Parts: sequence; C-alpha cells; structure tokens
Amino acid sequence: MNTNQPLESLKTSGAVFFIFGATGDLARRKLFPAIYSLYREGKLAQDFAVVGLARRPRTREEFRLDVHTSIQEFCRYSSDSIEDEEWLTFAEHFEYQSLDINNVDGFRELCVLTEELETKFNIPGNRMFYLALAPELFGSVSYNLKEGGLLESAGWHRLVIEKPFGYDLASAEKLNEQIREVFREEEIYRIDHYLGKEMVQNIEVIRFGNAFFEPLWNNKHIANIQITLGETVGVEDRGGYYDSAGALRDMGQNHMLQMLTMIAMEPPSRLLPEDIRDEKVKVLRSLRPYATSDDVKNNVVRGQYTAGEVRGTELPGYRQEEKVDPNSNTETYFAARVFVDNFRWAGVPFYIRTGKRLPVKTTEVVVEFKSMPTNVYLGQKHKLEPNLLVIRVNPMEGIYIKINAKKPGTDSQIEPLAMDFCQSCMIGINSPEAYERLIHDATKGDSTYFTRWDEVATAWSFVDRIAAAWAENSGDIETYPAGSWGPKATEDLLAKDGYFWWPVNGQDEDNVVWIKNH
Ligand SMILES: NC(=O)C1=CN([C@@H]2O[C@H](COP(=O)(O)OP(=O)(O)OC[C@H]3O[C@@H](n4cnc5c(N)ncnc54)[C@H](OP(=O)(O)O)[C@@H]3O)[C@@H](O)[C@H]2O)C=CC1
Ligand SMILES: O=C1O[C@H](COP(=O)(O)O)[C@@H](O)[C@H](O)[C@H]1O
Repeated sequence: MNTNQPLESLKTSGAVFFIFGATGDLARRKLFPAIYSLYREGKLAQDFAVVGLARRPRTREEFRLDVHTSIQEFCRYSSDSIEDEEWLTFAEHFEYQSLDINNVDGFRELCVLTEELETKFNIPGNRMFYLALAPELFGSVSYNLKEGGLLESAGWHRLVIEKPFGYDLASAEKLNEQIREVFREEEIYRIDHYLGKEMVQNIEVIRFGNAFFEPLWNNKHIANIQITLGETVGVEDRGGYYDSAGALRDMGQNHMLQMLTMIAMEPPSRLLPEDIRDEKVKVLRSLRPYATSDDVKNNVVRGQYTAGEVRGTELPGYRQEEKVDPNSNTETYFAARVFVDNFRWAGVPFYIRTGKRLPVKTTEVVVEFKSMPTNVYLGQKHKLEPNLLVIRVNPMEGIYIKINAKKPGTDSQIEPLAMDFCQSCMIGINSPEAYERLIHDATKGDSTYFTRWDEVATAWSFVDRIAAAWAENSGDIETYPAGSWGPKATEDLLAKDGYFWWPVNGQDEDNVVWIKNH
C-alpha cells in the first residue's frame, strides 16, 4: 500500500480484527469500547469480524459477555441489554480462541477460523492484527502469523502495536528487526494514543490555519513553551511494568516528545502521512542531546512520590504500591529543559513535565510570547504580562488566549484578559476517543498519526542519554508528596531562565478577566 495516497481516497474496508491480549486491561478499557463506538457511528464496514485471542479459556458466549461488560463500563455509548436484537447483531461478529503466542499450532487453527469468518461475513481477506500484549511477545506473534499462514490472504495485512516500543534504542532495534522480518514498514502502525487525541491533532490546524499564529511561531516572538502531562493516578495495578519503565520511558519517550514535535515541526508541503512524519522526525533530530551527566543534572529533574493526602484521601507512597520494589529508584515524575536546535527555535527553551499523583489530571501546552519591549502606559519598571496561547488537550479540550486590555472605565489601567474557548464544553463526552480515531485510521490505511520507525529510534537516542546519566547516579532521585506539583528543583529549571510554570487550567489566575464560551 502506498502511504502517500491522498487521504480522502482512503476508505474503511471490511476486515477481520485480531485482538491479541483480549483478556487484558487495554482491550477491556479501550479497544472493545472503541470498536463499539465506531460500529454505532457507522464507521466500520458491515463486513467485519473480531477475534479475541489470549491463553485463558473462554467460550464464545463468555467472551461476548466480557465485551458487553467492558462497553457498559467504559464506552461513551452504552450498549443495549444482551438480549436486545441490536446488541446480538453486533455480538455476532465476535469470536474467541484460546491461543498461546508461542505455539504455532494455535495460529494454524486460527487460520481455519479466519477463513470461515471471511466466508460468513463476506470479508475480502483484509486482516488487522492488534497486539495488546507485552512487547516481548511482538516478535513471536509476527513470526507465527507468517508460519501459521495468516498472511496469505488476498487483502491487506496490518500490524498495530502498542507502546512501549522497546526499553531503549538497542532493544527497540531488535524488536523492530523481528517485526520487519515479516511486515513491511508501511504495514506497521505503532500506536501513540496521544496522537489520536482531538486537541493534539488540532495543534496542526491552530498553527497552520491561522494567520495570526504562524508568523509569530518562532524564536523572534516566543519566549518559551511549557508542556505538562499531569496525572492524579498512581501506578494502579501496573506496578510490575511501571517499576521497570518509569515516567521517562512510559510518557517521555513517546507522548511528550510526540507533542513537542507537533508544536515545533515545520509546515509540511502536503498533508500526506509521510510528509507530516518527515517533518516530525526532523524536530526529533534537532533536539540538543545532553552531552554529559552534568548536562542532564542541570536540565532534567526526576522525582518519586511519597505518601500524601489528596482531597482528604490518604495515599501511599510509590514504594508502598503493589508490585513495586520497596527500595525502588524509579522516577514517577520528570521535567526537562529541552532545546530544538534549528533555525526556527534556536534559543527557545521547551519545558516539559509529567508525573503521577499530581494535584490535577491535565495535559496542556502553554506558549509564552516575548514581553513587549516597554510599557508605554506605566513605564519601564512595570512589566506587562506576556501574552499566552494555552492549548488544553485533556481532559478539558480547548484553547485560551491571554492578552492585555484596558480596564473599562479607567484612564489607562491595564488588566489581563483571557478568551477561553472550551471545545469539550460544547462537544461534551461525544468527542471521539483517541483509540477510536486511531483504529479507524488504521482500517483506512492512514498512518499519519502513528509513529514511524525513525521517529521511535530518534526519540530513544535522546532519552537514552538521560537514562544513562541517571543510572550512573541512581541515588539522586528527589521525592515529592502525593498531591503536590513535584520536586522543588522543577521550579528552578525555569527560574534560572527568569520564567515560572504557568498555573494549569488557568487555576489561581484570579487577576485575569475570563471571557468564556461556556
Ligand atoms: N493498559 C493500558 O492502559 C495501556 C497498555 N499499554 C500497552 O498495551 C499492552 C497490553 O497492556 P495491558 O492490557 O495493560 O496488559 P495485561 O497484562 O492486562 O494484558 C496482557 C494480555 O496478554 C495476554 N497474554 C500474555 N501472555 C500471553 C501469551 N503467551 N499468549 C497469549 N496471550 C498472552 C494476556 O492474556 P492471558 O493471560 O489470558 O494469556 C492478556 O490478555 C502492553 O504493551 C502495555 O504496555 C499501552 C498504553 C496503555
Ligand atoms: O500511555 C500511557 O498513558 C496513560 C495516560 O493517558 P491519558 O490518555 O489518560 O492521559 C498513563 O496513565 C500510562 O501510565 C501510560 O502508559
């Protein structure tokens, strides 16, 4: 398939969806609800089937009940009762097969089942393999799909894989080699679900669709950019995975750097998947690498949460969490001062931070513009507030712009004004979830919002230097109480440049006059 086909020519076609890891958390919380929403919205072709695969035994009826329960709990559309005709019509498309990834015989049986389903639902041999599995299993699945004959049908074959893609560059390369022995790059869809978020995709339109942003989008006018991905949750039941990953690998290598690329990339010459991905990888290649451990120390902060209280609830520290090493030095928070060394961004610091057990669940980008050279109203000593463009990604979706204006009724008193457009207030819960959009894109063959191998590899080489410096000084991790905004050193990262973190969601901005669409 040519991934540079015009996007409007890409259409959803009937396919069999194979969900490897169908008894797991991701399938339950995200994948089944996403498939159901797509079905409800008429975005799936009529001729489709879903095969759930995992080791645990399940009858077809038990599996369909699992799918129903997951939809009731997590989908933005609730499903009908399991006896209703509409649900039965949908559920009819779901099958389950118990299968061990490491046993090729199971794949041969799967091949027979698949051909039966393709005949039953008139599916033209298109097959999408979604790996909701630990990455160690990706190589075996690919190999056994081929050995088991599943790649011999007439239609297209696509492999959708979850993050994390490896643990570092070396392991990612190995993983990639294993997969590439079977699938071509254009058949591989590496999910980074942040790229499926409405407002992350909207960054492109805000930038390239507005005459008053793009001309200012450079180091002449922008002072700094702040990207925050705050979470209130701890590690929940994923302690085993998280303790070997940490915030840098879990969020930094992927979601944070991908968001940074969307903010910093050059306008693509055409809006085709490869053109956009080419521009994103150029940003990753322009990231200034931290040359020494001292560089890392001066520009990156890591922290781990200790016990704390959030809205009256006592919460344990990270080391007390289930499946976490009680002496763990894994970071649950990190912040970094990053530079994109290219013509557009030279000298502009990008401050990025993410953490678990922070006070607010929020993903937000703040673009701080350079201050006016002087305050013509009150003189040099009185600095005017800088203009801000704030892109709210999650859970609130929208943008606000902070400007200075004359306070009505005064001679020349100036007050900051925020024009707040809340998209989620208008669209509400019907805003499509990231997984829906990405699964839909994969069925159409649109790889724009999936990460290409060179993006993954370049991001790892940037992150590996931080991880290596931390490994040398494993004891210097700072702590922060659950419910706080992370270690104190995070403030210093910005303070040394004369900046501070802007309050997220406009909180504490009491001196600002808000003009809202809601
Ligand atoms: N959960 C989440 O929110 C997110 C998850 N991810 C990624 O998605 C992937 C899956 O995560 P998650 O669902 O949480 O993991 P879980 O541990 O909940 O599920 C793993 C699944 O793999 C199956 N499995 C394990 N070993 C085998 C095997 N040998 N043969 C066949 N099936 C096997 C398990 O089923 P059984 O035991 O029955 O065989 C289970 O269905 C991971 O890579 C994770 O990092 C990424 C982003 C978010
Ligand atoms: O990929 C991951 O993302 C989630 C956060 O996603 P969000 O869409 O809820 O913001 C994070 O909790 C998890 O640790 C990480 O693996």
